[in-house]
Amino acid sequence: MKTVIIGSNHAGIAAANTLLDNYPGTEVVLIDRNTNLSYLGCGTALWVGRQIDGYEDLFYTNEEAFRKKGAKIFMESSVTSIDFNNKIVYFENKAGEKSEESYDKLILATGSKPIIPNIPGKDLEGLHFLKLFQEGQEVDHDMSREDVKTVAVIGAGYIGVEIAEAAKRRGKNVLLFDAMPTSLASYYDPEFTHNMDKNLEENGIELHFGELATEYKGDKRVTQLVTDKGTYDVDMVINAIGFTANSDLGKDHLETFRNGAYLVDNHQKTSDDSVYAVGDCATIYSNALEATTYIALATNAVRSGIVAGHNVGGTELDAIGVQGSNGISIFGYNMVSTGLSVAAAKKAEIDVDYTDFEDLQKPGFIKENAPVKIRIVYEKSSRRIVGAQLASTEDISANIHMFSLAIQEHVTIDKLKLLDIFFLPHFNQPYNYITMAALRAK
Ligand SMILES: Cc1cc2nc3c(=O)[nH]c(=O)nc-3n(C[C@H](O)[C@H](O)[C@H](O)COP(=O)(O)OP(=O)(O)OC[C@H]3O[C@@H](n4cnc5c(N)ncnc54)[C@H](O)[C@@H]3O)c2cc1C
Ligand SMILES: NC(=O)c1ccc[n+]([C@@H]2O[C@H](COP(=O)([O-])OP(=O)(O)OC[C@H]3O[C@@H](n4cnc5c(N)ncnc54)[C@H](O)[C@@H]3O)[C@@H](O)[C@H]2O)c1
Repeated sequence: MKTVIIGSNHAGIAAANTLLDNYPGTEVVLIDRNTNLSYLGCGTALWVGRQIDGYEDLFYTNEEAFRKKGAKIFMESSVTSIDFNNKIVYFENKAGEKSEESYDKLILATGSKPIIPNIPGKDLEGLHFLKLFQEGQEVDHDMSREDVKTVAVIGAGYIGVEIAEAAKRRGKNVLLFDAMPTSLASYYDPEFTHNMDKNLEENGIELHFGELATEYKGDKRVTQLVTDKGTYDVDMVINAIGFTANSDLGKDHLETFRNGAYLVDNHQKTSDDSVYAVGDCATIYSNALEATTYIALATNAVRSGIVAGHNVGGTELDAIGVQGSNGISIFGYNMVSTGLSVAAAKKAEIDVDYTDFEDLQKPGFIKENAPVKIRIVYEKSSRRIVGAQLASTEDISANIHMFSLAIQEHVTIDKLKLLDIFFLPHFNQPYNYITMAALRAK
């Protein structure tokens, strides 16, 4: 049995390793157009902001590791088309040499691409995206220029907020723009994003929310950003307004979701029995929404790769759905969320209630201590938990895993009220904020 995998980043790597590690004798071919594989994009802001020494450790595997396991791997090779009827993949290397590989099973792991704002001036120099390692290098290089003093970041989602912090750490004037009235609006409710916005402002980032970029101006290189509310002198712009699925190769043959992602079942199989899709190019099932959706995260990419690997290898394995759990840490302020915010539930027409609580992480007699804010969101009719958000300068991140499991397992808010939560002053309070929030639920 021969499996061809197109795309050898997180999702493709997970699928390939699952096949190679568990199904001896299976033939695996990986094809990727990039020069590198396994780059952890989450580290870009850390090295650009000089919070870590460099980018070298942001790769967790390489071509050689796959060759050693017996796979064939073609890097810097772009798949140009697929003959789905005769099961042949056509590709071309950087020298323009054309090749082909037949397959029994095909795994599409072609990921996502940044959404490009379609406004005048988009071909000027000094405009950046932040998806690939190489784009991180370009941003880093541009920020090293003496004449780059002011950086505009468009999109205050995860990439935008993280790179805004990095630019500030590099001593730049930073202007952060978003169409929405707050940062991180797709992940948290305003009661949480306001704290992050305050944190950004206190650390010297100039916020321009509810403002839409309409034009980049400049002669060769960008010098001004025009929005619907003003014109700003800038030396560099980083665009981060979200990702869309990269489904160019199969969109005319396979069924797709509203954003173009390949529609997959719980085995990661597409509408073609021989073709699977994983990671950012595919849909995912949300247990909070109880529906198929699109969530571009490395964590989902890895899990979906494992599921596809086993099903292709011959072991039936059902994906269990996800909650879209995520986290961010900016100038020491930490936020984590899972499932749906109240705003996201409203958008999905799910009738929810929520319960909030705020307290110190540890008892008052502990000096190293800080407030924690929690919101638990639950469906009114069934009382099942559909989301949770936490924020603090303390490390509260591990709490979110429990809420992720609660959503997955349809746990009601009432089940949390008397949940056995340990107490030790070094870590938490006897009246834990999770318990207190649950007890306050209507
Ligand atoms: C700056 C940044 C920070 C991030 N931080 C986090 C984080 O903290 N946590 C988190 O969970 N997620 C994070 N993400 C998101 C995460 O990186 C993506 O969800 C993840 O990369 C998806 O993996 P993938 O393998 O599905 O797709 P991709 O990483 O997009 O990889 C797709 C691969 O397919 C190849 N390819 C595409 N088309 C072709 C073709 N025609 N021929 C050959 N090869 C092709 C590409 O070269 C690429 O290597 C971040 C992303 C960025 C950009
Ligand atoms: N810490 C993490 O887990 C992490 C870090 C980075 C990226 N990621 C993932 O990578 C993907 C891409 O990240 P991203 O930050 O590009 O997307 P995102 O969806 O997090 O944020 C995009 C932001 O751009 C704004 N926006 C959209 N159109 C706009 C416009 N025309 N003008 C101004 N603002 C506009 C949106 O309101 C949103 O706040 C996401 O799925 C994200 O979750 C995750």
